[in-house]
Amino acid sequence: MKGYLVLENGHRFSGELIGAVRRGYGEVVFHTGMTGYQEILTDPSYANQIVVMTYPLIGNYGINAEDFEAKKPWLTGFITSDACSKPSHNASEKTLHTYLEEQGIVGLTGVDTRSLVRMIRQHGSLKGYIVSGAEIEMVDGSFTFPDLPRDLVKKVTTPVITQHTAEGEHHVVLLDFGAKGNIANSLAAHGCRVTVVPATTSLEIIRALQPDGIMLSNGPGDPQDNLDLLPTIRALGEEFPVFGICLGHQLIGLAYGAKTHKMKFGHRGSNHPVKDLRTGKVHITSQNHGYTVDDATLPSVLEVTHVNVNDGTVEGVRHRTLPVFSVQYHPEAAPGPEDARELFVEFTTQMNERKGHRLVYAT
Ligand SMILES: NC(=O)CC[C@H](N)C(=O)O
Repeated sequence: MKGYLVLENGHRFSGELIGAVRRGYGEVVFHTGMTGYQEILTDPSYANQIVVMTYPLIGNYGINAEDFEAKKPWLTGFITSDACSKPSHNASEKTLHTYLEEQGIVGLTGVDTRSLVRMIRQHGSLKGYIVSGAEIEMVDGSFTFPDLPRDLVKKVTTPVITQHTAEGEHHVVLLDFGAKGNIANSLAAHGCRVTVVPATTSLEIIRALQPDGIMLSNGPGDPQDNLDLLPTIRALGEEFPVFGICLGHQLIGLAYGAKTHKMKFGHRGSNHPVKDLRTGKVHITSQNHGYTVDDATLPSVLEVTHVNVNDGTVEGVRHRTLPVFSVQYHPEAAPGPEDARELFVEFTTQMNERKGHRLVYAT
């Protein structure tokens, strides 16, 4: 069935509808990864966004049982140049088309994604609809582009406290702002027992869980929608090692007094170079964010540890006196390179040091 992407700047892109037959509305963003579409589809940070894949062939290895980052997708549309309907991979269980249909997500394929992405890069991010040709005729081509819903973290967070891993040397409480599954998996792989808690869990309840460290996850939307969470984050930093990823990083920035701002079109891809200022090493990183911590507003208690090699934006900070650190990119990969996995070791080292200090105090 013929379909369209209708953008708020008046432009339209045509294609073929795939997946669920419904209207999709969201912020149109692009991802430059050649692979990883299953992880992208299920990363809750894409809530309310229509994702355009710049790599032309998507769906060629199908959908498998392993690569989900969350139980369901939160994005509102998926756009490709060529969606492959005959996947070939021994782990493939279904096609991209079937998965989108089952999950109620509309897709549009056969789109001139190169020209669409050039437009987004020029204008900055744009709101848009994916609609069928018939619907365009019905509304006579007139669309309004209302503001997108805010406060998305509260929608995607877990409603209950759950134990992800039962065994482990360090107990990590993971504040779920829309966490990708591979954050908890990576912690478990580094010897951590992980308890996942709702975003708004109180300091008292977190304390009662007796964590050795706190993980602040990735998540959707504008970081400034979560100002109510900042007092808890600040208080946690006084008592535990804290590691923040993506939205978690932005909230650490806000908690200590920095500001965040929306970027023109963000960073979404699997090959973003990030320089560690302490070692001079450059890591190729996985990224998905539209906001950034504003360098010029960083308080003196936070030191910049990582910068983006392409545009100089802040990619990591560290508290000067507390074991609190965070990165804007995704060391848990999924999808993308695993260059930055050592950050999980840094976190477990901090938890070890804290235990060491406790022993000293106890004797
Ligand atoms: N992956 C994330 O955590 C994204 C953070 C935030 N929603 C942004 O777009 O910048």
